[in-house]
Amino acid sequence: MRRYAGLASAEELEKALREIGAERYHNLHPFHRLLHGGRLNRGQVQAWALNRYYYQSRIPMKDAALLARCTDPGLRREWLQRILDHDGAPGGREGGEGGIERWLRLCEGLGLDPVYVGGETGILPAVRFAVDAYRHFVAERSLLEAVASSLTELFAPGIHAERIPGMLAGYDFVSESMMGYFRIRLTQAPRDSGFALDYVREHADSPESREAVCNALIFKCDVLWAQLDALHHAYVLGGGIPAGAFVPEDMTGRAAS
Ligand SMILES: O=C(O)c1cc(C(=O)O)c2c(n1)C(=O)C(=O)c1cc(C(=O)O)[nH]c1-2
Repeated sequence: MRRYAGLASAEELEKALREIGAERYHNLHPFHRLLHGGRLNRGQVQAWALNRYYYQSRIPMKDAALLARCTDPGLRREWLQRILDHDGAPGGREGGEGGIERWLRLCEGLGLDPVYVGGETGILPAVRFAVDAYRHFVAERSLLEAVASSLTELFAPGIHAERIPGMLAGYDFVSESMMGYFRIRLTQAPRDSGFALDYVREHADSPESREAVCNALIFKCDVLWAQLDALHHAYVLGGGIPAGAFVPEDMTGRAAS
């Protein structure tokens, strides 16, 4: 059944998008329930931060892919801010530091070597494939679908607001300064998702294009969910750690055989 075929207005589209988030966003994933509930060990939290680095590192690349195909200077100007948020502004503008540096600070605080994290060698294969699929989607689909695929950010402030107190209360190896990345996203994400939501409400002007917007959001929820499936399988359920992927100190001997 094509559940989102026949959406008749921007209001119906927005309602459908919020329904998709309520059913499919990765706050519902069992790995996140464990992470935010303080029920992982340090090695498992390290594995999450390390793998999530790959997502962080590819976000500005997918945003650059979107910018590169954009003919509207207004949309380019708005979207450029996303790249500065992650890479840091040139010449120390707006504080200079970007999200990628902040993420590496989180990794370092967890006891990981930032050079190892940035080298990307320890990433799970399925995380790599899921994140790369996002970048290709943005580069290849319509501009409307590319913008729509960022709409998971509508639901990100909720997860960050849960993660900050959850991790601070649940882990004695997590400190306030390591949560800097998420605190800043609490204001950046609503700005970005507000713009993207207005954009799709205005530009998806037929039932077919509204359905394409919904499918782009479903695809993106799958990208996020698949990353956590891979982490859960390798580091929680004992499914085996693929050769070459990060092995936490307390899990040596658990590599896939
Ligand atoms: O921690 C999270 O759960 C989470 C989720 C998402 C998301 O929903 O895609 C993003 C972020 N964080 C994030 O920090 C971020 O910068 C970001 C950019 C984007 C995007 O698709 O352009 N999503 C997200």
